[in-house]
Amino acid sequence: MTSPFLEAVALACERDLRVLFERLDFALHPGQMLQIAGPNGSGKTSLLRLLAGLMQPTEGEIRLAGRPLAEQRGELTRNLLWIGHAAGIKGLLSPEENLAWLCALHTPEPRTALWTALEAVGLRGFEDVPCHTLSAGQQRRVALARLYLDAPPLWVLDEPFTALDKHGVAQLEEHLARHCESGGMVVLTTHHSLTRKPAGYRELDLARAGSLADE
Ligand SMILES: Nc1ncnc2c1ncn2[C@@H]1O[C@H](COP(=O)(O)OP(=O)(O)OP(=O)(O)O)[C@@H](O)[C@H]1O
Repeated sequence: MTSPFLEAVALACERDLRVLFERLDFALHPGQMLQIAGPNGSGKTSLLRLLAGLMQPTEGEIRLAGRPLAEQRGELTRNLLWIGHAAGIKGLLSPEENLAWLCALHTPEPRTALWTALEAVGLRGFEDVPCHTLSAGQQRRVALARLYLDAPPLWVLDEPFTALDKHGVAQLEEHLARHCESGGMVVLTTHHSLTRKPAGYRELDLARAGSLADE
């Protein structure tokens, strides 16, 4: 097997002097989806924040294409799309303005592409209203519209299904699976049980954390 795109080696995370997990190993290759499972407070969000370079591990290392993440901030920004559990939407801006702003961190997109992405998440007709007038599920959809643009290969998503209706959940599951099936990668947390899983799906339960490196 080729070297993993993303790799966690002997990872440990401590917060407020409490060890959330330790000696955690896993590897992620193109085409794979990794669902981080575990009870509330077990460290799922903390692990995603480590992978996104937003926190440093207490011990161990995260590697991107075989090199320490800490040495490759630029590569990380180019390759990773992070959507946190809060939708991260600015209420005074419209869906189009929010999306344009979020995309500017990676690749600025033309207006037509923004509108196509908003249509893909069911926001046709809402493109230019202030986001504070949208429902929680609609605001979540604004954030998720980034996944319908020219997105980087690795998606790190914290509770992406929050506030979505049944149809929204099914559509997002399909989109994530297809991203993996076309060579992308997804690491996500969700308390919901996925019904559409790509062939490269694996689960890492932090309540039973251990090794999920290449066997
Ligand atoms: N900013 C912070 N400062 C200190 N401790 C924190 C902070 N954020 C989270 N923690 C602690 O870290 C532990 C793990 O939190 P985390 O959010 O990673 O868990 P989680 O598994 O994602 O939980 P949930 O399923 O409830 O979303 C919790 O006990 C929490 O109190």
